[in-house]
Amino acid sequence: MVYPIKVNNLSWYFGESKVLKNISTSIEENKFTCIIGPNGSGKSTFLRNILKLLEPKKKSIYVYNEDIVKLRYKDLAKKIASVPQNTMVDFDFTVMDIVLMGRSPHLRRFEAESKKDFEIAEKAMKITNIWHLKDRGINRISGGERQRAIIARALAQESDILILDEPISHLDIHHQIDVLNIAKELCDKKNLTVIAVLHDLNFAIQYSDYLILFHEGKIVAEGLPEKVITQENIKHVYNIDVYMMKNPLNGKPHIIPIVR
Ligand SMILES: Nc1ncnc2c1ncn2[C@@H]1O[C@H](COP(=O)(O)OP(=O)(O)OP(=O)(O)O)[C@@H](O)[C@H]1O
Repeated sequence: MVYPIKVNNLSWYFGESKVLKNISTSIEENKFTCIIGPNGSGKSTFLRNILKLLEPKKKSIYVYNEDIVKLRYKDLAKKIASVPQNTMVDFDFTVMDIVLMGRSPHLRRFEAESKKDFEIAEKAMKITNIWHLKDRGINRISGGERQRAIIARALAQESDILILDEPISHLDIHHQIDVLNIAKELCDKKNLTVIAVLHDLNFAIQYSDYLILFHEGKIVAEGLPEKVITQENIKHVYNIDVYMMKNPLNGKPHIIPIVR
């Protein structure tokens, strides 16, 4: 079976410290996979390996069966688009400029964007509801709007896999749901494979088809949310007690932290 991403015994060291410890997992096509786990458990390091921002060893990560080590950055960018944790941009490009940057893996060096590239950028901005902001400076819009602009840039890349690293951490509840709904819709209707790091466990349960739970550089549980989100796993990984109930709206697990 060809997986969008297959990880095989991946380890990563920062100096002497082993931050990822022999990770193996497969990401399924057209599924919404959430990665959860406490601060410092290795989630971003895992994603940065998949995005080749760090240099994984040979035969440890395969993207559609190709060893990532052999993939050129430009070819990887045609397969995987990412929305990083920090979406601040140093220079005040317009929203349109930013979204068009998503087309760069498809252009030759110094080649200008064509009418088709502008059309793809327009479509991406309409999906993410930011078309009306196209001429505004990227740093002169709200955090939620900027997040949607960066997602539009990722969509303009026309890749099959979308990686979102804590996409909702700075957003209010309305915009959190907005961004997650966009990602879910891309997964369900545009056949994208979505991988998102989320800290909100109830959102992770609600939106994901598959959950991966990290703890101290290892995957300690993965599978359907019902399997991963258990009182024992939460206690083991986050060291908190939770009350578990069934979400009355969808029957999925819902957790309430017990605070004393
Ligand atoms: N550039 C770096 N140099 C040295 N150590 C690093 C570096 N980046 C991360 N680490 C360490 O690696 C470990 C894993 O960090 P990572 O950012 O992958 O965790 P995370 O699960 O994404 O955390 P968070 O939820 O806080 O974003 C942490 O102990 C962190 O301090």
